[in-house]
Amino acid sequence: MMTERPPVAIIMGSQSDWETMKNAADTLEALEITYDARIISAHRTPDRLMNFAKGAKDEGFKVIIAGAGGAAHLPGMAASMTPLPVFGVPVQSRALSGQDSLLSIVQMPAGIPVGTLAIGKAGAVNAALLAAAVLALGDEEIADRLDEWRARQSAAVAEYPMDDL
Ligand SMILES: Nc1c(C(=O)O)ncn1[C@@H]1O[C@H](COP(=O)(O)O)[C@@H](O)[C@H]1O
Repeated sequence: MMTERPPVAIIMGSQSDWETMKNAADTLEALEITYDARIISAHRTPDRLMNFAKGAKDEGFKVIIAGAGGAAHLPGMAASMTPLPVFGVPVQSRALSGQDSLLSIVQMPAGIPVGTLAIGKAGAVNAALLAAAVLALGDEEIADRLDEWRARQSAAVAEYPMDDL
């Protein structure tokens, strides 16, 4: 029996990014969307990046989520070598609180887009939700699960504030 390839690749520049990027993984799991998570660095493992990005579409991936911190070249370099949509997550850096990560991911030259999310956990969660939204265009089951996820989120928000929690 052929097992289906995961549609989402989560790539990150370093093991140290996993704490942030795990939030994307957890969100995909909540939506029953499979993924592959890999450490790939444009700086430290350029050959690994080239092999991955050039082969990602043929491997069966549909969307790439790329997280990196500091001089975050990974999302843009990945996007330059694949036609797949790439969502970039700026990981919070120690020296500059992720401002460096954000600016180096968001300011792509016209022609090679990276959909850039917020710094840190919120960005990782939202990258997964955006990936799900892309997949949902061609998959009604994912679309239904995404609707349910949002309905659960709305239901979990109390309408009135409480004094003591
Ligand atoms: N920005 C990049 C890239 C890249 O863009 O290819 N490769 C590693 N890094 C980043 O360096 C930071 C520090 O990495 P270490 O914790 O390994 O020193 C990480 O946030 C990683 O994403």
